[in-house]
Amino acid sequence: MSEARETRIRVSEIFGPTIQGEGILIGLPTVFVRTGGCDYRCSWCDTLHAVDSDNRDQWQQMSVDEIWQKVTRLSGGRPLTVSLSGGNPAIQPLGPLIARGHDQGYSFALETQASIAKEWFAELDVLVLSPKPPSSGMVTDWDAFDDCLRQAGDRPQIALKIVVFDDRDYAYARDASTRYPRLSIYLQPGNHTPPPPDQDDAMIDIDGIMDRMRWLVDKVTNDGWFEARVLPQLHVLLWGNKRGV
Ligand SMILES: C[S@@+](CC[C@H](N)C(=O)[O-])C[C@H]1O[C@@H](n2cnc3c(N)ncnc32)[C@H](O)[C@@H]1O
Ligand SMILES: Nc1nc2[nH]cc(C(=O)O)c2c(=O)[nH]1
Ligand code: SF4
Ligand SMILES: [Mg+2]
Repeated sequence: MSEARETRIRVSEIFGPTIQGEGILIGLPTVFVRTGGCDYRCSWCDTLHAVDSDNRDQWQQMSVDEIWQKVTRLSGGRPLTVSLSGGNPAIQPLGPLIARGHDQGYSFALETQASIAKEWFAELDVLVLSPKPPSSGMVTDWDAFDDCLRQAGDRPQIALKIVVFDDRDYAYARDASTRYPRLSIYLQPGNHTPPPPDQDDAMIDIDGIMDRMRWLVDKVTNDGWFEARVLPQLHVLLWGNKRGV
């Protein structure tokens, strides 16, 4: 049996097309393939339904064919960008899925915290590395981050995206950017009212997020950090904590 036929990928949800709400591809029509399971437990994770194994019963082991059928149905067979997110999608064997999509003219972006590197990163079109700042409660393994860069090599466009809640997070983002001056950097104000895993209509404090956004803009401009881009989560502004958009 070919690699693609044997492969099973743990999927939490597939949805779209919507617009990419974050970072380097913001505004671009995108279909999302969200995998299930994560090696991190960020204190403020907004996607717990794809992280906590309590939600395992809602995840599905899917073949490349099954995933690809759904992606092509959602996109009407017209090539677009597929965003691979999670959870940590780097846990899953996504190489054969990327190969299938490339054959048909689709592009692939991956969102990961850069804790696990895979050789198929080299096949991506865009790699978004989102190491976690102190407020997350996680500790960054910079060796693992370097492995991700090594595995990616020259093909993918690579960007840093760092969530910022407070001054410590901001200092972390500045350090990361100093460490990797060649990576474009996107700062994203944290959503301090992320939804519980089973409640995507949970209340959201957009005013509070916008206060943090203005604070971040002031920080960047006052510091003369003119390479940083500050962007909100556009889908959160449009649809709050709603899932599948
Ligand atoms: C849900 S994660 C999934 C991919 C991968 N596990 C990661 O963290 O990069 C996708 C993006 O959402 C961001 N994110 C998660 N919770 C957030 C929150 N409460 N506010 C703002 N961004 C958040 C993450 O930092 C990451 O950049
Ligand atoms: N529209 C939209 N944009 C996104 N960018 C990153 C997302 C994610 O949860 O990984 C996401 C998402 O869930 N929806
Ligand atoms: S790494 Fe990403 S998916 Fe995993 S807990 Fe943190 S924000 Fe959530
Ligand atoms: Mg999200």
